Amino acid sequence: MTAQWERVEEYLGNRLVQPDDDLNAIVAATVAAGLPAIEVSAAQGKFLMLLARIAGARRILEIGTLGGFSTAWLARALPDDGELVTCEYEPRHAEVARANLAAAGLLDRVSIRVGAALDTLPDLMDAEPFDLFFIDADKVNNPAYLDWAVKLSRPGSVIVVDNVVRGGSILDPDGDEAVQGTRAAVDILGSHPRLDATALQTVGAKGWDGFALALVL
Ligand SMILES: C[S@@+](CC[C@H](N)C(=O)[O-])C[C@H]1O[C@@H](n2cnc3c(N)ncnc32)[C@H](O)[C@@H]1O
Ligand SMILES: [Mg+2]
Repeated sequence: MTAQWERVEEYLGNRLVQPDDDLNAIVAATVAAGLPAIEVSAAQGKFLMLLARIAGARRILEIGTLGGFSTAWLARALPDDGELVTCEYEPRHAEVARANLAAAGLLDRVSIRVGAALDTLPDLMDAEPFDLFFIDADKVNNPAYLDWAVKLSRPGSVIVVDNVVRGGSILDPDGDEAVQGTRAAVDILGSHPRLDATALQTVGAKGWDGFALALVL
């Protein structure tokens, strides 16, 4: 039987997340291309889009593109002259994302940096600061991605780190490298002098997980 939280997500989604052919097509094309179904849910994507709008974000940096689903939600929050940079390690994922974003009419405001994010992020040092960050790649590097986000931010920037609960495995000090990276990131979020942060657990179509949210001081 479907877990009740999945039915609740469907109920809320049906009422709050308008059907959208372009976004549905991104999920379908990502699955069809054989990429893993590890994108945010539609309700979470809309949450990110609203957060970016609330923050008045004009420049967004995403780490972890996959097929471009969260990218598309975030790009839709941008004004016409806004820009989203997204970092993706796998050339094949980047290629699928590029096609998906082009089909959704969003490639004019999105650029995809292909390669390990820790190699491509330094190129952004000379760019204008980013207003919002979405960190959703290899969790082992979450501490380093947080460091980069702070470097590439301004006071008032918003940082979102995805998947910080991991079905509760975040409690395990001997957990796998993704757990270790996420636990270290939570410690940084709680102690960094330039960050004020919290985290929320989520349940739904993607199981039990959570977002961390930080404001750069
Ligand atoms: C969870 S998926 C991203 C999902 C996407 N943000 C969404 O919700 O639609 C994580 C992505 O990070 C990419 N990735 C893994 N290691 C990376 C690295 N070192 N640098 C950049 N991207 C990486 C993976 O190839 C994968 O496409
Ligand atoms: Mg995620």
